[in-house]
Amino acid sequence: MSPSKGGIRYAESVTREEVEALACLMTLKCAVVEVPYGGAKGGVAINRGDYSPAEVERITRRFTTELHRRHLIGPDVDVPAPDFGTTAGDMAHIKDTYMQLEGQSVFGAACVTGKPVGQGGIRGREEATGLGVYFGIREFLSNKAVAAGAGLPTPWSVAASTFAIQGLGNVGYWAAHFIAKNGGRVTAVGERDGTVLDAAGVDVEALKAHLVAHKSVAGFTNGDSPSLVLVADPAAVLAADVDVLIPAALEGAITSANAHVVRAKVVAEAANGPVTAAADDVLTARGITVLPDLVLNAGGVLVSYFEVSKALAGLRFGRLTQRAEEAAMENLLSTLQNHGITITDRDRRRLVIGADERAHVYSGLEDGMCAACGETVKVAAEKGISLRIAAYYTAVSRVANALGSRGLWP
Ligand SMILES: NC(=O)C1=CN([C@@H]2O[C@H](COP(=O)(O)OP(=O)(O)OC[C@H]3O[C@@H](n4cnc5c(N)ncnc54)[C@H](O)[C@@H]3O)[C@@H](O)[C@H]2O)C=CC1
Ligand SMILES: O=C(O)CCC(=O)C(=O)O
Repeated sequence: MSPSKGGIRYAESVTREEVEALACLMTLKCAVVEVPYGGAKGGVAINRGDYSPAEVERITRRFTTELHRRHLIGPDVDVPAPDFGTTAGDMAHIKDTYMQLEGQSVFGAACVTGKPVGQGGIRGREEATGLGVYFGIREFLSNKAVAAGAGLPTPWSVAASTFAIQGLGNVGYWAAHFIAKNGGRVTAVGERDGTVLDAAGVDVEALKAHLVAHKSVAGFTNGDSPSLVLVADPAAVLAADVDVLIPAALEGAITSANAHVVRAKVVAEAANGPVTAAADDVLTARGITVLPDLVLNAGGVLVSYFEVSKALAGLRFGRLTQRAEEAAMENLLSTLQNHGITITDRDRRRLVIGADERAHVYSGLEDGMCAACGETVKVAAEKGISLRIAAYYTAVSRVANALGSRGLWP
């Protein structure tokens, strides 16, 4: 199925088999959130920390050139995006290289997503996967049967729950940011060189700033919190005593060898494939609910799809409608006022807001995540299967329907 979609990762451990498996997962992920793309993935086996920014740029541009020579990149072929170890800046270099090679095609910006906004990116893509993880956890656990099945209180609420996060990169940071913004307490964060534990709550913004500045959790004080504990073992986060554990680094974090240490009631797969099949069996046998990656981290590709649509239309979402929506609301409020209803300046400021690009993206993201979670829960209940199998069932059915109804010619 083409065009295809998926991220490019820079990780020393990346292998061809891993990329092939992740590409397959992307096909199904696109189907789950109704993104009309096939699946793809790319990888370069480097640890970017070993190279200067100029060297990483050269690697990125050479990699893009090789993709181009093999006809493996382009708006109607394959559209890469960021993944583990890659950034918006790398996507800008991919776009620029592609545009140089293609002779500045007007649709060139649609050759890659996750670009900086100034390079034709879309507002909201940077945080999309993490925000989608937040929406997904909220939607799954707001379902009474799912929450009760995990041994959580019903009704469940983010604000009354505790969270542990493995990996405070793009996905992990934004998931933590929106969880904290909505009142949830993040009490454990695991990074490359250690785990930060604080029952009173980890200040996610301060920890992120510390990691950016020092590339290490060492020396983090959490505002001199007396309950802070720093542990040198990055895997200690997996044993945190929380309601929801969010692995958001690499695949294979939870295996049959360590699944027994998990104390969370729910494992929310923000990363791709963080729970091995054998570990899934152990967690399920222990009554721990797994929210599957296929649905939970699909917000990234969904908003990437919005970014491609923006590039192909050559127009920012909301540009034609924002002011018109505000004028319509102004008219409505004035009419109400003429009929004797008092509208305060505060009401007016709150109500007269047309949807800008970010508002459009958040709306589409929330809608897509709610629909995918709802369908997954419905299929799981109807067929008496796990959420993961239900997500696969929906995705495989959609792909089969698309291929079957297309037929075969010549
Ligand atoms: N970026 C995206 O839009 C999407 C990413 N994903 C998946 O989410 C996962 C994370 O991706 P990103 O956040 O983009 O990568 P990233 O490179 O921005 O962040 C990864 C983070 O994990 C940390 N990390 C590495 N090894 C660790 C360990 N052993 N313990 C704890 N932390 C460790 C890194 O230091 C880094 O902060 C990957 O599995 C990726 O495939 C899935 C959907 C979309
Ligand atoms: O945004 C995209 O196109 C791809 C995101 C991705 O790599 C993933 O969902 O694993």
